Amino acid sequence: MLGTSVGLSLGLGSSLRRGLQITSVERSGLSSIAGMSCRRSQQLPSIRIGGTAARRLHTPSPQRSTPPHSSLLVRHNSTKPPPHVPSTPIIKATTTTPVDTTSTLVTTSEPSAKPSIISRIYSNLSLSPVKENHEKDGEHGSSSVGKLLELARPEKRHLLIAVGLLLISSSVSMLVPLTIGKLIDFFSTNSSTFLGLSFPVAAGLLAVTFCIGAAANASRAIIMRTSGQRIIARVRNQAYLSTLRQEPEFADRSAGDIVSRLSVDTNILGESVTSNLSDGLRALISATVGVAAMFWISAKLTLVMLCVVPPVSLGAVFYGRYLRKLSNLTQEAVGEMSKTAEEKLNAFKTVAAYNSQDLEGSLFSRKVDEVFQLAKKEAYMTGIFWGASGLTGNLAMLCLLGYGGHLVSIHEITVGDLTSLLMYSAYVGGSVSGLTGFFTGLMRGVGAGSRVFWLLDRTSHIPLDKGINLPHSRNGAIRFENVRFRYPSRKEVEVLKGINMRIEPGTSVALVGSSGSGKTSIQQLLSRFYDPDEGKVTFDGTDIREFTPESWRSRIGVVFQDPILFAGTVHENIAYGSPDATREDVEDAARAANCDFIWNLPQGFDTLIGKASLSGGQRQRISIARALVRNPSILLLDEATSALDSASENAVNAAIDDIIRQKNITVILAAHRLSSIARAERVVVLENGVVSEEGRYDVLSRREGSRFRTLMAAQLLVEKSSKGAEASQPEEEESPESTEATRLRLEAN
Ligand SMILES: Nc1ncnc2c1ncn2[C@@H]1O[C@H](COP(=O)(O)OP(=O)(O)OP(=O)(O)O)[C@@H](O)[C@H]1O
Repeated sequence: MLGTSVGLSLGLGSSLRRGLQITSVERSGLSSIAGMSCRRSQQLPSIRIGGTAARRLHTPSPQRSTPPHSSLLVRHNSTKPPPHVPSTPIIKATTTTPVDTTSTLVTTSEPSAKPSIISRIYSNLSLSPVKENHEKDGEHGSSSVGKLLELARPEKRHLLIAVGLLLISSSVSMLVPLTIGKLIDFFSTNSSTFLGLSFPVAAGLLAVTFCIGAAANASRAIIMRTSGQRIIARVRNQAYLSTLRQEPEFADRSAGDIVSRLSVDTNILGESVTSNLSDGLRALISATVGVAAMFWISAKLTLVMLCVVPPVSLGAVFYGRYLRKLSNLTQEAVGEMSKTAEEKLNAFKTVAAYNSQDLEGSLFSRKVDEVFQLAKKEAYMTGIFWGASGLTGNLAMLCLLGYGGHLVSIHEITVGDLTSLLMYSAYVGGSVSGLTGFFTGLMRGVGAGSRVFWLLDRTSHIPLDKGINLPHSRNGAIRFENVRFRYPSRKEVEVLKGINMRIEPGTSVALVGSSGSGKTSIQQLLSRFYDPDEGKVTFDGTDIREFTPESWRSRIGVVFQDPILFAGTVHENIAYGSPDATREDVEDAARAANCDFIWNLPQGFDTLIGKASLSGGQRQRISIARALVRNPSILLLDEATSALDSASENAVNAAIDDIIRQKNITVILAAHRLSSIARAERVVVLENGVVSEEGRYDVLSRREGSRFRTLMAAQLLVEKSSKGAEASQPEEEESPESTEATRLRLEAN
């Protein structure tokens, strides 16, 4: 399904066809992943639902007890009819959750019981972390060579065996020229012995030796290739993990480029440290043994041959350097190309609706052309280099034949010796070009490696495991103290210019303001997707930067304006980020979020859903259930009802009402709609990056000349006109037609 899930693997040649595919569903949901602190799970299929339900004790709230019928509504068979009381409040007080005795205040200076993923990455890869912030690739080529070789270290045992096998197969190969020379002399001189043995015995021994050589060669190739693939797999996994641990802004900015690094560059890197290394070693052994054998046969002729080696080697050095530069540029261009395609394929419907296929085709074609131009340069350089080195080799061979023929005519060497010499020189020539290939391959690997290592080594601006763990039992007020903030990608605009506010635990606040006033930005700071430039956000008196983002985010439920659902079942989507949630927990959360429609789905909670297989209202409520199932202390709702029709809006609002009424969760909602704003106990009006007004809804809306009144008057007009348009539309929610529409959508998905 192109429009909904695009696995990108763009680039050049077979390496790209073998490229890693990451679905756009996963990538586009990176903020969701960060919000759910779910990096370790990475993908839904790997999420395990199980564990003890006891950990999330849903003890009735002291403020409000669960209605007597609610326990009867817990359905283990999700295909049964829905409960009759959709808005039954079941969210339990966080204060009743027992203290997690394992959650103690642990500073990072103390040894952590659980090694961080990054430290495991490094120990696994035998790589030590390098300096932060290498924003430019290719600037640390020399350190990359070392790392490139270090990459092969975990495969040391396999590689040593492969080198042993390589020695055997190369020795056997190097026997061939000598044997052929001796054979020629044997037949031309009518000698009775061959290599000091009778001919049949010698031939038999040679045949066995060649068989051993062939077996060694085959085994070497297999070992090298599998080791290479293991290295590629390891690097890909670690680079992806490292990406998931970055701040969301990083992935938002460079998703296409990251995919290219994970697919193309890792492939080049793996090839470079295994196949390339093995070919290089073989070339080195062949060249050394070949030259030694040539000296043994005729030192004079060998010296003639060796005159060719220095110019070719010099050319190879320059060519290799140029190739590394070119390789970096090519990979960057491939990254740009992937980024362009990814963005447009993820917005496929927009492209189709605006008939922009031709425009997008030409934009992509421009990017493809940039890659092609670089590839063309590489092709020219490679052609010229190989042509020149081939010509040099052939001319050297001609000299060898001329001078060698002369030595045969004066009986200084035999015809067999000349044949052996010619063959050895061909071997040595091949080995020298093999060494050149090794060098250029290594340079290409260094180029690709620097891009992959950059990803591996990049330290997140908001490291997930830095800080103290926030115990689940701790609760308190949220305070913004003179918070100033600019987005890193747009430093010139100060979005928040000194926000001050206090939100008591268990209360609800509506953030109100015109579009672009900073409502979402405040929520992003609360989620720690960004940190303030000045001032601080505190929770229970502690700057939230002091908590590990993981433990802090585990206390927050986030509902985004455009909720992302992942490919998987309804249960998996609700339990996303809460791997210990039982079916009962999930059903309770679904009930609290007014998700009655789930019980009408073909397989209930086990129905497979995707990014677009449910209506906006249904997706939004699943998203609320996802936030609730983790039993949050703080619920962030970012315009949760802005894109919904009035029926869906009512259903979502009813769910929000229940949550607010229970006073267990601090609710912070960014809202435009009056119906949503009126639900909150307190309204905070944002204007020009500061809080201009705050107070209760009824007080602010009655106050003559208040900014809130002006804002709301404008909003009322918008809502009236949209209601007028909506009145002509049939209601979708929970009607039999709506259920049918959902069923059809699911089938189409
Ligand atoms: N990722 C970003 N990078 C750069 N600037 C951003 C980014 N996100 C938002 N902005 C800018 O920050 C300002 C505040 O945006 P924000 O999304 O917080 O406003 P909002 O009040 O939530 O708006 P709306 O009601 O339209 O959702 C806007 O000027 C916006 O252009």
